[in-house]
Amino acid sequence: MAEIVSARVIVTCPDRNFVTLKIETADGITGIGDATLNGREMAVVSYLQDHVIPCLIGRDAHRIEDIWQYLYKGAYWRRGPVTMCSIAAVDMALWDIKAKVAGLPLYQLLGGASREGCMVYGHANGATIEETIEEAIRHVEQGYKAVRLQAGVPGLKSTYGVAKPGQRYEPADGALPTESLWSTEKYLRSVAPLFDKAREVLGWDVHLLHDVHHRLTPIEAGRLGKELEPYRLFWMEDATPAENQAGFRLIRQHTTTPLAVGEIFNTIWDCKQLIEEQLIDYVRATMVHAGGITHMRRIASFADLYQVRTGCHGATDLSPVCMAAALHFGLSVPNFGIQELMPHTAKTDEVFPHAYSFKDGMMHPGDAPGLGVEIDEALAAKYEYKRAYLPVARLEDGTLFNW
Ligand SMILES: O=C(O)[C@@H](O)[C@@H](O)[C@H](O)[C@H](O)CO
Ligand SMILES: [Mg+2]
Repeated sequence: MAEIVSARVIVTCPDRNFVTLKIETADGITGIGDATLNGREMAVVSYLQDHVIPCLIGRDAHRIEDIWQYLYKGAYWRRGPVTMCSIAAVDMALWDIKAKVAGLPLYQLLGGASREGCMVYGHANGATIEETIEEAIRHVEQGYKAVRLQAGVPGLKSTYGVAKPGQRYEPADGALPTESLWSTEKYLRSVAPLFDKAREVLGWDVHLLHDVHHRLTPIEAGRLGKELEPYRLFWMEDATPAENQAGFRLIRQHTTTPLAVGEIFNTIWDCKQLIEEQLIDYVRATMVHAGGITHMRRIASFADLYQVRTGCHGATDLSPVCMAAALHFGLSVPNFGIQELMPHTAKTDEVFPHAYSFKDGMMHPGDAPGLGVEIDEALAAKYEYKRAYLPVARLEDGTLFNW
């Protein structure tokens, strides 16, 4: 028995907000879990502090599955991003504790390494095609084997995935949501030229990816997928909002460009039909938003039956704790596809010292016991929470649209 004697939520904002749950056992072993829900952080803080933590005290930290079921079924109101983020944070922290008690890096408890490292993809973005490709060249020079390309759209002031001039890309900004204008027609005219130029300059030995970010209808996505087929993308992501999983049948009928979806999924139910009908090739759900390691193993095992691979979300709004958990998971699952890597800032890495590392386009979680990541609470306390929202998009006629 490893009795849970305390559980605390730590909110910090080194360049951006992160929410971390820290659980401690009677033997003084601590485990941490990421609980960051970009733009709705304080909802998860309250869910954990006011509803979950009172139920954890006195429980056996080793009973990970039982606690998962207790928090999932016991809530009555199942699923949803706030609930599943909270369960995820508890789950990651308990796996961290279990592996520390065993004196092993977590991946050894998940079946051991199935590969030498996790291939990652980086983000190359720019206001123009030329800038984007220059950024992609820099990534290839750093050893990346896979790069996501996102360029500005001629005629639009701003667009998803493209940083403001001279700034790092961080979508959550402002004390109220930034509003941006969107034009599908202008966007659709800009994508194929980007990848045509990219293949001409970068060649074929680098995987190229693109994130549509939920902004097309299924038939528009089918059209874009077909236009991009000559450029052999590794994947086209979030082609259309995925609440209607059957909508992907229409995309599949028109294109062989591989499809990835799922960074906003929070349980297997969000992707069960997509997987069993093989409507997608990669599932993007990840530890912090989809119930933690316990639930992600279920999703990966189910996906493996249908030759669907993992492609975990890894943006900077997922903390180094989530990245560490994703790498232990990615190193061990048989159907690993690729891991997204948006490097955190130096300030963030100082708050979350970690064992994971990047080399030759791959990442490894390291062999420190547990997740191999900690939170420097004294440093974290220096960075006060700062409310920030993800942007909102409107069509040029003012219609509220998908960002
Ligand atoms: O694929 C991605 O990384 C994006 O979709 C994310 O940057 C997403 O926009 C953010 O995580 C939202 O918080
Ligand atoms: Mg995405």
